[in-house]
Amino acid sequence: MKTVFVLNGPNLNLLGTREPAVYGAQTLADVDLLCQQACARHGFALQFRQSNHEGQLVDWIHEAGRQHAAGELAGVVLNAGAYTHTSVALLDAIKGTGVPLIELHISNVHARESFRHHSYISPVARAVMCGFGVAGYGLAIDALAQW
Ligand SMILES: O=C1C[C@@](O)(C(=O)O)C[C@@H](O)[C@@H]1O
Repeated sequence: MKTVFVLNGPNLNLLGTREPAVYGAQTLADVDLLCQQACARHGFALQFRQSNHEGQLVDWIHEAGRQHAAGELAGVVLNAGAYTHTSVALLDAIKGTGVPLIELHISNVHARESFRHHSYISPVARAVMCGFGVAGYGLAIDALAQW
């Protein structure tokens, strides 16, 4: 059974109360459940995690990379939050491990402030999705099942 890593970056622990007009009313626990259901549809195991710390996200990408090397990884779905727009370290981790990765954003970042339009992740992501709300997580896992 292959594993999907769903990694969530800073402030995503506040989903449900954080800017609900932008991110919706569902909590991170709701997103975890949605991902469990999507993984169950495809026979994937799930590692669903959140951290406010950039280095922790780097360590988790390395962990996913070791699973990838062992042929045990279906892919990574990464919502790096604000680190998307700042983190060379995440870019290097994704590039260095070669993990197949979908960059995900709940909101349509391109319809928001210009500083959200640039992503350090996009050039090393296999695919990018934004603006589907939390439903995007399920859609991303469905896409991994076709890779
Ligand atoms: O924290 C977030 C969440 C986000 O990644 C999204 O899911 O829409 C978009 C980012 O610009 C923002 O910093």
